[in-house]
Amino acid sequence: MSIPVVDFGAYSLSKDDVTDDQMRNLSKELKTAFIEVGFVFLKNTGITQEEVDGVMAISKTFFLQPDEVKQPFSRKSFANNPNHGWVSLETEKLNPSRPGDLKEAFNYASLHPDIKWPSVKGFQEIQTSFFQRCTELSLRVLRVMAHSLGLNPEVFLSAHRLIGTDENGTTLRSLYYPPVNHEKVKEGQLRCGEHSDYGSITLLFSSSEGLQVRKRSGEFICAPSVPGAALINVADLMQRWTNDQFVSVRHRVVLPPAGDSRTRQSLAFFVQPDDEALITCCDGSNKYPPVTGGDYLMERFNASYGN
Ligand SMILES: O=C(O)CCC(=O)C(=O)O
Ligand SMILES: [Fe+2]
Repeated sequence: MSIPVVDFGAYSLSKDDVTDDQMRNLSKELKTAFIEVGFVFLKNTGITQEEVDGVMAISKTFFLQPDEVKQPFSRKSFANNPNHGWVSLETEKLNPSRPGDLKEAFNYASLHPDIKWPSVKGFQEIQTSFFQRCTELSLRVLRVMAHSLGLNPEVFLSAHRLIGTDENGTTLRSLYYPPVNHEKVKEGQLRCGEHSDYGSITLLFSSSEGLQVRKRSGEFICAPSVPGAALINVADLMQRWTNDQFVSVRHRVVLPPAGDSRTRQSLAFFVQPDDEALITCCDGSNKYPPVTGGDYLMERFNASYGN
């Protein structure tokens, strides 16, 4: 098994629309990828490597500041959106049975006027514009996914109308993995523990290798780094929504080899249904009880942060 690479050029953000034929072809390729692997690389999405580099550069400027400077922007310090803000090193355990992840993150989850922004020049503007680009791409991918299952596109799209507001948990997360000091690493500690994502789909852009994806056999395979491509994966609520047709697969970020002091960066765009959207199996079955996007997300956050 390897992660398929699909050319999304026909429905790139630079195109207004897609023809029926092109939609059929894309649907076929995405369907196979999401049923068999849960992950797919999309080339020619319209989001360029230069855009990705720009967001990574501004994020790195923020991360390289002393912790005291980042502290006022911490996650949980904003009343209107508890997920927005900075997450310090070893705070989060995506696999709760391992020590804290060796990463820092900045969650961009709200544009509420009460949010205080880091003073790094251009930070808010660059993050906002990338958030919007990822939103557009996500809606196109969701449209293709619905088509591939023979569903009306509204089944997914009508549950993602409020992305970018405080009634929807969609988050752009910049991740920074600092150099690893192997003498100080705790037993079992990783850059990011095994987990599956929570929402509908995730778009991922990364600067280098390190991501591993679980095969059905349980073995993890290394995801290559494909410059200019977006890696898309199915998340848990989408698996539930599709009655287990699309698979949400566990993945992790491993430590670099001893002596390799390189940092790593990635940008994850976690697409969530609207808080009030009620998710029921799209084939009409009752394998999973209906759940709202907001309740499901809250349950999962509580598990990851140990409360
Ligand atoms: O940094 C990466 O490549 C993956 C991060 C990830 O899987 C996550 O934050 O959910
Ligand atoms: Fe993930």
